[in-house]
Amino acid sequence: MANYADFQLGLYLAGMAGDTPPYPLTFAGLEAAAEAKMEHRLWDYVAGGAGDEHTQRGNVEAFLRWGIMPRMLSGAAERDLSVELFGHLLPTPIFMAPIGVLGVMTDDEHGDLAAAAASAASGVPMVASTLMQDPMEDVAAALGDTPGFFQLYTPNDRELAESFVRRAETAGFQGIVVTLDTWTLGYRPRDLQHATFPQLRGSCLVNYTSDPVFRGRLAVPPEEDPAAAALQWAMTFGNPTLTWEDLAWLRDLTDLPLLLKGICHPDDVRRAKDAGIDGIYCSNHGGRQAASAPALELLPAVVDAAEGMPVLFDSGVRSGPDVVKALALGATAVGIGRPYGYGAVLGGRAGIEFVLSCLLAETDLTMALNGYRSVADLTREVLVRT
Ligand SMILES: Cc1cc2nc3c(=O)[nH]c(=O)nc-3n(C[C@H](O)[C@H](O)[C@H](O)COP(=O)(O)O)c2cc1C
Ligand SMILES: O=C(O)C(=O)c1ccccc1
Repeated sequence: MANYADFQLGLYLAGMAGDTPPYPLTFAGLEAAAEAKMEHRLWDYVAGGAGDEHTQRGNVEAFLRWGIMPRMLSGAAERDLSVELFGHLLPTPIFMAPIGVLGVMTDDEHGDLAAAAASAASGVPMVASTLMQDPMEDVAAALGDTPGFFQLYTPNDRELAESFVRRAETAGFQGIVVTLDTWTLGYRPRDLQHATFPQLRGSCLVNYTSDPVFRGRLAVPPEEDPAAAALQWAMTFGNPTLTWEDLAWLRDLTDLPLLLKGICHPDDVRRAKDAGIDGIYCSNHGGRQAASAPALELLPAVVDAAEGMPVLFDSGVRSGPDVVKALALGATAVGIGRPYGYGAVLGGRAGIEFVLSCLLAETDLTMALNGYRSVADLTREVLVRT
């Protein structure tokens, strides 16, 4: 039983002693501070998205169309924010979504390790991207007792995919999240404008360049010719021909819980279930991939089709009330993307921990003041259309 509202009290007490909060307290504030600090092209890459960016704005607006029904005198003085996921009792219902350039978003260019350390300290799980600046083995080792998940971008080279999954298992990750919505890059005008594609410039490819299968595909070691390694990465990164028929192969790769990221249609949920998948991750990639793909609107039908199978959700979560709303619509756990990324930009591990603490304090207080004691209390009846 945790009381994240103590975090708020700590901010008041520190403020009265003359210490103002170290980082902004709102998403708008985080965005502005991160933009001011970041190299312009990387900022556009992280903050931007597909097309006219209506999709990512729509993600945020979708939350505003719901309100939370307040209930009084319900004895919510103590809250329990814990959830169970694949046999792990997690202290909070949020997790860090994979961010494939996190590695280069911190001053020291070890953003992946910063997130892993924040995960170890907070108990908030991290879904570690295939695209990291530190090898997955080091990241997994830094997670401490907090369960971590490895996000797989399935390359068009089966042996390489198999090597990634074997390494993730050996490293100690507790599940594999296969991202399906990025088999090719979305239409991103900001990045097209500056020709920004960090991985093509060699960033965050360490899981590839440290992999024996990938190295075996290169004529010269990546240390001697990084540009050739980046080109080889570009040729192997995505697999446009992957279909439902390949799921049996993916399933056979591991006994770990296997989740599919980017599933938003109930029929796709049922197909995943038939293929022996353990969890669904409903997301539109933060509005970065398919333009006009909704996310939150599709969550209830995904949850219904999942029939009890865990459903993770991300895209547009910016505040504690957003976390509560996604849980009330049936998510088992709620993913945070850009907000913790901006925390990483502003303060590395400390910045991430601060952003997560703010989100959790606000989630906790939203439940408290509206009269809900546990995540189990958050059902669809809690929400009202506004
Ligand atoms: C800069 C950036 C890089 C991302 N890289 C990955 C990635 O490597 N793998 C992946 O599955 N999703 C990736 N995503 C998508 C996130 O996991 C998540 O779906 C999205 O950020 C959620 O939306 P939000 O940013 O509005 O919270 C990335 C998102 C951002 C902003
Ligand atoms: O930028 C992204 O959202 C992302 O996940 C990605 C990373 C590298 C190549 C393609 C997509």
